[in-house]
Order: sequence, then C-alpha cells, then structure tokens
Amino acid sequence: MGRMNVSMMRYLEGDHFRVLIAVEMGMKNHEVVPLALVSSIAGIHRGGVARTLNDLCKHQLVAFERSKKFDGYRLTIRGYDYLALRALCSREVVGSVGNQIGIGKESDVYVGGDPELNDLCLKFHRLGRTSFRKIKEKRDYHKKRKSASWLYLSRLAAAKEFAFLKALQERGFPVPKAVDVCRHLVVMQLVVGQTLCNVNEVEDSAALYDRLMALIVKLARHGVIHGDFNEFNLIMLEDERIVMIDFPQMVSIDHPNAEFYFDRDVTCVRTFFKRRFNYESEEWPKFDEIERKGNMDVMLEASGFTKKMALDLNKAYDDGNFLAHCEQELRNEDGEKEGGEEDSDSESESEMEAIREEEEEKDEEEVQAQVKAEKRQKIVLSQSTRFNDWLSDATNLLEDVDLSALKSEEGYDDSDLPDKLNHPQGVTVKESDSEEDEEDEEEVEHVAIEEQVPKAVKKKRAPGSVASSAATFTAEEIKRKLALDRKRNKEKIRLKVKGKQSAVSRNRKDNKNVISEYAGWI
Ligand SMILES: Nc1ncnc2c1ncn2[C@@H]1O[C@H](COP(=O)(O)OP(=O)(O)OP(=O)(O)O)[C@@H](O)[C@H]1O
Repeated sequence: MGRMNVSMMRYLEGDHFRVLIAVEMGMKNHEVVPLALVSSIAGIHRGGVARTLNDLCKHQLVAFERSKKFDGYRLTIRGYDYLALRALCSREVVGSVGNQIGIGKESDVYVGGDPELNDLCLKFHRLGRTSFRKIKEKRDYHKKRKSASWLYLSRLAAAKEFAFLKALQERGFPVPKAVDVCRHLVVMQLVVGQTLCNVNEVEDSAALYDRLMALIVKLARHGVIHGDFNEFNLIMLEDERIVMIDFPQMVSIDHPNAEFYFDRDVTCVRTFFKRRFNYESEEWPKFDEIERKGNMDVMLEASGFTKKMALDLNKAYDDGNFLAHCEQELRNEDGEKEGGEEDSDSESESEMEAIREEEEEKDEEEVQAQVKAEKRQKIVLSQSTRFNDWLSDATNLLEDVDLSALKSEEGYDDSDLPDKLNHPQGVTVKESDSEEDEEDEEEVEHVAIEEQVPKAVKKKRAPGSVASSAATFTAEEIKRKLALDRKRNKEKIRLKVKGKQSAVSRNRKDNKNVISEYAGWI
C-alpha cells in the first residue's frame, strides 16, 4: 500500500481547479467534455483552457479521449480525489495525506491529518471501481447514459456513510467520529486498533460474542440493519472494545429483505466465533423478537439522503447494477432533476465561485501592490529631481543675465556677428571647415558652459558684477586661443627616450642619414 501523490497540489493554481471543476460539471451529462464546453463553464477563453487542460493531462487529473462523434476530456479518479482534497483543505479540515491503510472493494483508506497535524482517516469511495472498467466494453448501452456513474455512485456512498456515521454517533454507537464529507471523500476519526479478522485470541470470547449480538439488536431497535456486520468491518481496540466501520448496505428495518440481512449479520458473527475462537452459543437474536424503539432510518431520509439515492446505491451494491440510476433517468426522459446531482452541482458551482472570488481578491491585491510600488518610485524620482531643479534654476538665472550691460561696459561691438553668437546660454563659434577645428570648438563650448553656470548663479546674488564676470567668448578670442595652444604644443620639448629603446632609435636615425647622404652612389 503506497502513498497518495499529492505533491502536485502545491503547484496547481486557481485556474487549474476552475477547469477541473468545469470538466466535473460537464461530465454530469457528457461522456467526454469538449473543449468548448469546458471553456464556457469555466469562463476562461479557449487558449487558456487548452493550456490548463494540457497541464492537467500531464498530471493525470483529466484524460483526453477520442470518441466517434467528438473528442473531449474526462475527469480521472485522481482528478476527483484532488478536487475533494482541495475543497476540504480550503475548509481547513484536511492538512495532509499520509500512507494508505486499507484497500476495500469499494474504497481506498488513507491516514491523514488536520492542519494541526492530528490524525484523521480519509476514506475515498470508489464504488464500481471494478465494474466500471467493463462499461467501456458495453459502449452501446453506455452511450445512452446521461451521467458518469462512478462519480455519482461514489458520491452517494460517501454521503450515505457520513450521514450514518453522524446518526450512529449521536445515538451512542461505537463508530469513528464523523468529521466532514466532500464528493466521494469521508473524513473521520482514525481508529487505532486491529480489524477483528486479524485477532486470534481474546480474553473472554463469550463476553465479546454477547457484545456483538447486543450491537446488532441495538441497531435494529433504532430501525436499521448493518447488512455487512462481519470481522472485516469491526475494529478491536487495545482494551478489547469494538468499533464498527463501513455501513454501505445499512438498510431500514422496514426493508422488504430486512430479515434476510439481519439473519446474515447474526450468522456471520456465529460462524466467525466458531471458526476463530472455537466458541458456539446456544443463543442468538431473532428478527421477530426485535422491538423497534427508534426511527433512525426515517430521520436519515429527512437528512438529505433520499429514497431515490438509497435505491440507486442499494441496486449497485445488491444487484451489482451500477447503471440502475441511469435506467431510471432514461425512463424520466422529460427529466426532473435528481436530488444528488443537484446537490453536487451547487457544491461545484459554489466552489467555482469561491475560486473566482479568490482570484479577484488576488488581482485586487496585485493592483494595490502595484500602486504602492509606483508611489515608492515617484518618491525616489522626486529625490533625484533635486538636481534637475537646480539646473533649471540656473538656466533661468542665465536667461536673466543682462548682456547689453556687459557689452557696453567692455566696449564690445558685435553688431556684425550673427544672432546666435549672442545667445546667453553658451558660446557658439563660426562654422569651420576642418574636422579638427570642429572638435576643438565643441570642447571649448563645453568648457564655456561649465564655467558659465556657477558664475551666472553668483551673478544673481551680486547683480552689480555682471559686466566684470561675463563668460561669453567671441569667435576672434577663441581663434586666438586656439592658435596660441597650437603654438605652445609645437614648442613643447619632446620627451627623450632613454635606455635600449633610445639606442635603437639612434641607430635608425644614423642609418637614415647615411642612406640619404649616399643616395645616387650605389
Ligand atoms: N476509521 C478508521 N480507522 C482506522 N482504519 C480504518 C478506518 N476506516 C477504515 N479503516 C481501514 O480500512 C480498511 C478498509 O475500510 P472499509 O472496510 O471501510 O472499506 P471498504 O471498501 O468498505 O471495504 P470492504 O467493502 O472490502 O469491506 C479497513 O479494513 C480498516 O483496516
């Protein structure tokens, strides 16, 4: 017995479950659900759904099937398990899934844990697990059915078990405590003990026999018969107390075959005790002697487990007819909705709604986070704009500089210069021919601006000094400056190369001179 692989659940997103629920809902009246239908139920565009379905196929939560009429997707058992687990997780009932502790004919039982890691028992109903494999062979018949029987019947079995567990517990019967149910999964208390079939010795077999018979009678007095009361469905605790599990065939005492079921339960216990403990009693309870004192069967019906559901389930268990409910549906072709289907639909729809709301909340949170980030960015930007402010202030001040005063004070007359040369912001020089000159001019312009800004700022503080600190250069001045620079560069004494390198270059020089001296002689 292995472990259920639920690790994938961590990586599945809201959309995955939305699509999974859509497939589940579609399977109510489709053998395989076409992409378009999944898309319209999930409310997600086809491209998105196709991608999500691809993921789900990869993890075997849905399977793609080709049929004669159309292709589509069907929910796998694993997908159904995931849906149930996810719903119970979000209800904070289940927090973990552990090892498998039991494989029944119609169920898989696992140890689980709640969010606080207290032990739980998780029972996944798989009604018709074996029988439905054969259904594919009987396609003609299967074609007419309206819903996926294994989904419907497994859910019914779980609903029934949960309802009975609760009712029995309330009436003081020794059963595991019912915790919750979702789809085909029943969550109950984990009983730590051994099934009676594994017990070889008991302290007092007679006392145990009496207690078991008393249990059968007590059930009957409350209006029900277990129907499968045997050593496989009884767990013995350390102190030899008995706990009943598994009541799939529990029927009302008013059932037409009630006596048969009652006698079968009694005989099972008698046979087991004779075989295992070599104990045979002269006394055993008789169906006619039962005095009905309670009406658990009636109350159960009122609790939502309808007669129709009980009938469908009993037909599946008793006659092995797992499609009995479909026959019924086909007969009522004009089609009233059945209770169980409605329940499950509303459950799935509400889950879908919850997922949608969750996603909307997430979106809202994302938007809020984005707004916050934008605000933060603005603050950072506003800090860096201090420099820009300073620059624009400086530029404004420059524009205020009174150039006419400067000209008159220094005796400039630039009336014959083009307008652009008078721009207060920088220095422009007349167009030059050579590239070299252009580079030089750019450099000069750059230097001029750098020098100009702080001077201009100072000027604002002392308006009277405008003329004396003017930073504009005329073209003539720049020309002169450049010529001076070039002259200085030429006059610069070249650095002497020393050492080996110097000797090499000296030799070369000498050779050159010799060659030029004897040119024409050789
Ligand atoms: N509450 C529980 N606590 C501990 N173990 C449990 C519990 N419920 C079931 N089990 C274990 O799981 C096994 C199968 O459970 P159960 O009998 O309910 O399944 P089933 O499919 O109805 O089996 P079958 O129909 O073959 O009797 C049991 O034999 C028991 O060992």
